Amino acid sequence: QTTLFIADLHLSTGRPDITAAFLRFMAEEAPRADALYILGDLFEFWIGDDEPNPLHACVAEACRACVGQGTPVYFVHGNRDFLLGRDFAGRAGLTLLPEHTVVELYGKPVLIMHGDTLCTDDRDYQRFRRITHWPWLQWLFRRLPLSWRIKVADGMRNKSQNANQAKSMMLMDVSQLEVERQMAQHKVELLIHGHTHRPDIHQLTLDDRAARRIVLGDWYTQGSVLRVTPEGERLQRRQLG
Ligand SMILES: O=C(CCCCNC(=O)Nc1ccc(S(=O)(=O)N2CCN(c3cc(Cl)cc(C(F)(F)F)c3)CC2)cc1)NO
Ligand SMILES: [Mn+2]
Repeated sequence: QTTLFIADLHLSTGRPDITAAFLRFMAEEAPRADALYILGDLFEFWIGDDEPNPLHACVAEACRACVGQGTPVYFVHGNRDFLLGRDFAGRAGLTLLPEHTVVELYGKPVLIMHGDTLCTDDRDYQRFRRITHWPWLQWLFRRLPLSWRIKVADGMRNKSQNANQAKSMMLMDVSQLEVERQMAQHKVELLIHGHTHRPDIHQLTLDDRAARRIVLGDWYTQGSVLRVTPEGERLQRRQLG
């Protein structure tokens, strides 16, 4: 009885080694679990379900095969792939979840999310997020010619790369206050998220009760998989290849 969590693979055609590790994980490990949760930034970028990228078809097929074997695959959007839509989810057999979701794991309520909404100190990013989450803007952007979307995306990816290099590591980590606020609001003692690329299991005290925040790692140099069982949680590494 195991539920698996991964996030921040940032799959792109430029990193076939990460894609290979993901496909191996989807073929060998995921089908044996009760469920797989992908907590965002599965892709390095996403400009619409209509982008003819062979990587998308390959990932969709791997997810659909896993679902076909009886292991549901849930997806929470990240700050990169927030435009991933119902068309792709349908092709991949993914169940899309809201940005903050409480799931019951072996009798215990757990709050899951990508983690970018915890970075409240990063004002610039929160403004970027608010604007790009306006439904009418998403409606409009999706209808732009693909060539325009690619140009905008290249521009924004360069900008966010430069911006992030400038930002302090503190600014780009989660706000402890926001972590406690969201865990208290959802009445949970376990929070699982990604986004910061700082894998760890943090202990914290919430209303005099022991609570934990588990951060999934990115897959840039090695895979990161969280295994949740009725007995507990283990954050593990995986070789790429
Ligand atoms: O850790 C941190 C910081 C972490 C890094 C934050 N930065 C970050 O995520 N950047 C970023 C994310 C996605 C992409 S993209 O290429 O996939 N793509 C770009 C164009 N997108 C768009 C959508 C809409 Cl609706 C509307 C527009 C419009 F109108 F503005 F053009 C554009 C769709 C998505 C490019 C860059 N803080 O704590
Ligand atoms: Mn992220």
